[in-house]
Amino acid sequence: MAAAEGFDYNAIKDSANYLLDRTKHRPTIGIICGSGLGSLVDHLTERESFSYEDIPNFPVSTVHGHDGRVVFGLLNGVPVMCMKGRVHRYEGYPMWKTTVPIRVMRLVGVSDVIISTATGGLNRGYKIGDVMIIKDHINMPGFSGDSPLVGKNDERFGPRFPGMSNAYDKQLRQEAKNVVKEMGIEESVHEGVYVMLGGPSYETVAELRLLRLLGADAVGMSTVAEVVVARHCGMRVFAFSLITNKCIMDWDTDDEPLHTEVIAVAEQRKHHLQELVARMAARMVQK
Ligand SMILES: O=P(O)(O)O[C@@H]1C[C@H](O)[C@@H](CO)O1
Ligand code: HPA
Repeated sequence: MAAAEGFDYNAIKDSANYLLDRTKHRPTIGIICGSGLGSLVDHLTERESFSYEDIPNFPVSTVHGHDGRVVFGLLNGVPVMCMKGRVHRYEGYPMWKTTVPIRVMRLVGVSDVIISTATGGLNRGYKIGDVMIIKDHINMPGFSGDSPLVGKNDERFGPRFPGMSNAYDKQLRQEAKNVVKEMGIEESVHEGVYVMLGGPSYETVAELRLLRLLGADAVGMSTVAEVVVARHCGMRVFAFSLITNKCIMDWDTDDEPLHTEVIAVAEQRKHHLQELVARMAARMVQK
């Protein structure tokens, strides 16, 4: 599967078959664990785990906080397929390749995805440790043609020109707000717009000011391409981001965001996030 050719249906099918031949689970819910959020899989029962390196045609994660394992199991009794770690554009993968796991999920039988990610908070009302339910995105790499859907389209996955105006399922966002209320954490949960940049450098002050003017509430380096591909192949999407650091909006500071801080905040908030995911999975499986 050479990068220049983009994805190939049969190669994705081979990856899916490798997993289907080795797991007894048949999940309809897929979960992508963002930076530092992979410990969710420790809560799965009847766990079956596969290294990305062993799965044919699968991209391998190289970032700290992204282990690189597909883990099947039961989350409070609900069958799920988890990506413990994702791959990013900045690791050197073409955009289509960063989304191979979503297409593999589709051919495994997943119809709904839960996507989590770590982000910097642009919205002045957000605090470190808050959660943002993603209601929309700005696909900054897409503006310059760097979309995971560039290249030949395969109708077996979806149409040439998929709509994105309802990318983040309204009903699931409402369910998430109900769940957050039940959990008693409304004060630290918001709904907002995620903007994707390519990274891996964090943003300059001028860039962050621009992003805020554009209407973004949180900034990250992933998620959007996964959502585009998930919607292209007809999956329902629920996505949220953890605000792991504040964006630095003035020039008179020596502060810098740090990936170690991103991981540390994710670690502190993991129990709430895991509970949010488990409760959402239980509701999603009922349709
Ligand atoms: O994979 P996610 O989006 O959760 O990780 C974010 C973006 C970069 O990979 C990293 C920067 O600290 O965190
Ligand atoms: N910028 C971009 N990506 C990020 C950030 C950030 O501040 N924090 C976590 N991922």
